[in-house]
Parts: sequence; structure tokens; C-alpha cells
Amino acid sequence: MPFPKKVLLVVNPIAGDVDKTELIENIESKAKSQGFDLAVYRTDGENDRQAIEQSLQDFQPDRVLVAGGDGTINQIADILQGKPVTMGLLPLGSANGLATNLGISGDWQESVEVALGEHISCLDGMMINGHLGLHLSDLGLNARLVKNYEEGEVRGKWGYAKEVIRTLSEHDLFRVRITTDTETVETDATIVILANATMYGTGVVINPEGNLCDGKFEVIVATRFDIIELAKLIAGATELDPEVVRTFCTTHAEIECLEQQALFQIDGEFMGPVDRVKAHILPNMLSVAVPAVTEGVK
Ligand SMILES: Nc1ncnc2c1ncn2[C@@H]1O[C@H](COP(=O)(O)OP(=O)(O)OP(=O)(O)O)[C@@H](O)[C@H]1O
Repeated sequence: MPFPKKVLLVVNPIAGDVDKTELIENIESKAKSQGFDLAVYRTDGENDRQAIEQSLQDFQPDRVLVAGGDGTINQIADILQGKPVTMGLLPLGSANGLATNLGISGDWQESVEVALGEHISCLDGMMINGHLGLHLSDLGLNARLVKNYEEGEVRGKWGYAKEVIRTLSEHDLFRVRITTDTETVETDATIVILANATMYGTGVVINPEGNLCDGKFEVIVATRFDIIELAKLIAGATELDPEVVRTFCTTHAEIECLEQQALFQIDGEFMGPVDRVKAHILPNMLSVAVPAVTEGVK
């Protein structure tokens, strides 16, 4: 893939609560030195889809750089889906789940090099209850953690640690029916994960089998609160007790909550309680610029 000739830079001015002036100036100076055309669009949180679609039509970029958190990245990926454009990530959020999975650094200067670079990978998406998910969504334990952290007053690592403890003390079991391409299973669950990727933005590996571009996703269910198996799961162990943790590889899935609703999150965004989640894979929905080491990694 040749280097880009026309670059649209989409910047979310509020993402990550950091000033983006230096980042934008850096890319403007690269446009001059590397000889590509650059257009900059700052999101307003209201008319972004329409404005970006218009810009894609008028400017015809071959690369779209996204400076924002996972929310902005998902929103732009949804717009770029199926178009002959490569997305480059400039992760500025608090978790940056997709970027972490692609091996893209939190250092913005490094991520600019990668986003404008020649190494490209394909990316599957997941359509989940009508929303696009790119890396990890779940029902139960972790969705409760996302909710508690959003509602908590302390931010950063300490706030997160505090909410982990609170969430573990509040956890409960819920009964689910899981239907995949090949089977239907009824079980108790403490967490049901829909995983396109391998790890959460924190770096916790939850799905060692994950592959962002294999046309499939995994449904992982922890059938009871077993601290040892959960610890092994989040440490990325592959030898889990099949009585406690089960993994299904599939292209479609339906999770029905049979006795009570379960809390649900998509890529770190809390979605509220649900009775049912329906998901299917969107194979190869997008191409994305990656570090050389990630290119071709399946
Ligand atoms: N100019 C703006 N003013 C207010 N909100 C905006 C603006 N531009 C985009 N948004 C909103 O920002 C949200 C996406 O934020 P994003 O997740 O990218 O960053 P973040 O919240 O800092 O990251 P993280 O969730 O990882 O902490 C969307 O809800 C979008 O509507």
C-alpha cells in the first residue's frame, strides 16, 4: 500500500481532555514535507456524520486519521465501513481498546507515524443490537464495572481500582441462553463477553484466541464466580476449567437473559440493562494503518 496522498484528519476537540494544537500542527507540517493534501475536521458532537460524509465525497481522501477516544473511533469506523479508505488511529481516550489491540502506542508522535505509514491490516466489526462494536462488549460483571467507573468520582488508576473492588462485591449470577452458529446452551453466567479482539484497553487479555480479521468472534462465558478461573481468564490463560469458562467461536450469536436483565457495555460505553443481545460479524469492514509488527498478524 503506497503512502497516502489525501488525508482527512478528524479531531474530537474534547477527547481525553488534552490540547490538540501541537498534534494538528505536526500533521500539517508532515503534509508539507511528505507532499500530501490535508483537510482537518473538528467534531461538534452533533452533525458529524453528515459533515464527514460530505467531506469524503468532496475531498476524496485515501486516508482518514481519527484523533479521539474509542467513541470517536467507532463513530468514524461506522461511516468509513466498506469505503476504499484506510483509517489511521491517534488514540486520545482513557482506555483506547482498539488501538491497544492493534499495538498502537499511546505516544501521539509514534501513533502519527503509524497512522500515516504503509502497513495496513483489515478489521472486522461486530453489529450488536444495532450498534457497531470493534473490540470487546459484555454483559454482567465488566459492564457493571464500566457503569460504576462512569458514576464514580475518582478518575484514573485509583478510581478504577476502587470500582473493581466495589464491582466484585456487587457481582451476581444471571441465567442466559446462548445461541451460536452451531449450538444453543443454557447456563448461569457472571459475565458473557462478545470478543472480536484479544484484550481490554487496560491490556488485560481476555480472549487469547481473538483475531480482529478472521471473519469470526468469540463468545466467552464465565458460568460462575470462580476467582481462580476469572484470574486465569484475565491473565490470558488458555487452559481454563471448561466447567467454569466456555468459549464459542461464531459469526452470529444471540444471548437471552432468562430471569432478569443484565447490564451491557460496548467497547467501554455503558448501554444500560438488556433482556437480549443479538450480534453478527461484519467481516473485513475496514482497513486500518498498523505498526509494522502488527501487519499480517492473524
Ligand atoms: N465538540 C464536541 N463537544 C462535545 N462533545 C463532543 C464533541 N465532539 C464529539 N463529541 C462527543 O464525544 C464523544 C466521544 O468521545 P470519545 O469516546 O472519543 O472520547 P473520550 O470520552 O475522551 O474517551 P474515553 O471514552 O476513552 O475516555 C461522543 O459522544 C461525541 O458525540
